[in-house]
Amino acid sequence: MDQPVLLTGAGGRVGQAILGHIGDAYDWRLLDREPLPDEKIPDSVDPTDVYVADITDETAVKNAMEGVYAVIHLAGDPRPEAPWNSVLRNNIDGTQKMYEAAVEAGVEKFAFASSNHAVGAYETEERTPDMYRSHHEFRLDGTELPRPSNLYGVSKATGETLGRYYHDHHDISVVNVRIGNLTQHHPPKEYERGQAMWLSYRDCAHLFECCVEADYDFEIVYGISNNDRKYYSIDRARDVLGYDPVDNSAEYTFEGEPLDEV
Ligand SMILES: NC(=O)C1=CN([C@@H]2O[C@H](COP(=O)(O)OP(=O)(O)OC[C@H]3O[C@@H](n4cnc5c(N)ncnc54)[C@H](O)[C@@H]3O)[C@@H](O)[C@H]2O)C=CC1
Ligand SMILES: O=C1O[C@H](COP(=O)(O)O)[C@@H](O)[C@H](O)[C@H]1O
Repeated sequence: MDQPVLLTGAGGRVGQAILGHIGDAYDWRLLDREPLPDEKIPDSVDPTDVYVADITDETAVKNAMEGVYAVIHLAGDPRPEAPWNSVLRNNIDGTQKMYEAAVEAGVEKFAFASSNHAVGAYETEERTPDMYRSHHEFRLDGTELPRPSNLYGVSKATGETLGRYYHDHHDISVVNVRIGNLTQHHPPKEYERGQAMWLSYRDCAHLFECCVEADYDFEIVYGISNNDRKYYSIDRARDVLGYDPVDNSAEYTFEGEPLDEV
């Protein structure tokens, strides 16, 4: 594809996981409110395609969106304990401004970084910790209603609903990726929940590449690796997006050592 892909929150963990693996795959346009040091920018990206801007700045977002084919929208406050004023501004208002600019610019696809915390309240006292274990059959598959864990989760569920609105009224293709727990090199250590929703860096990059390449209308998918322990189904991501993850937290000890090296 000739048109750029806009990546917001490019300097963060998810952004760097993506750029670290598929940094040469697209004509990237990168946006972050923090200046990006050189080591965070792939060599192929021209400095004029790097925008230091806040996603709540309508003019800046409009400029960055010009001629863009697809958006991977990661920028926001990622803290589960984030206060309302921050998620309202960064996650809800910022996402609405991103969508408004995207439809005005005629963007075709919009991938939104949603979260496990949009549905964290399904992890009830009765179900946990059993549901985090590989023998357990409980699965969320994206058809369930949101049940947020916290106000951050409320902001992510709201971002998903903004996508529903902009898809239905402006025909932009939307995929909400409920990301699990992204860690580099090994799954979260000594943390059953985290190991059940581990997303490795390379699977993360592959999943968002699928979001740029696949054809879809409106989707909610889970973003986890192919873990034996799981309470999220990745069937929808496989079927609609062609997601084919390679990592599995079962290939590591509970303490995070690769089993083939123990
Ligand atoms: N890391 C994880 O395991 C998970 C992440 N997510 C979501 O993925 C997205 C990225 O998360 P991380 O990379 O972990 O966070 P991060 O904090 O490492 O990166 C976020 C980036 O967005 C930028 N940013 C924040 N607010 C902004 C604004 N108003 N305007 C412009 N830039 C802004 C920050 O400067 C930062 O570089 C977030 O939306 C988060 O909610 C969801 C589930 C799990
Ligand atoms: O949405 C997010 O989820 C992950 C995992 O949540 P946790 O409660 O198990 O830590 C979190 O690490 C990340 O910061 C957040 O954005």
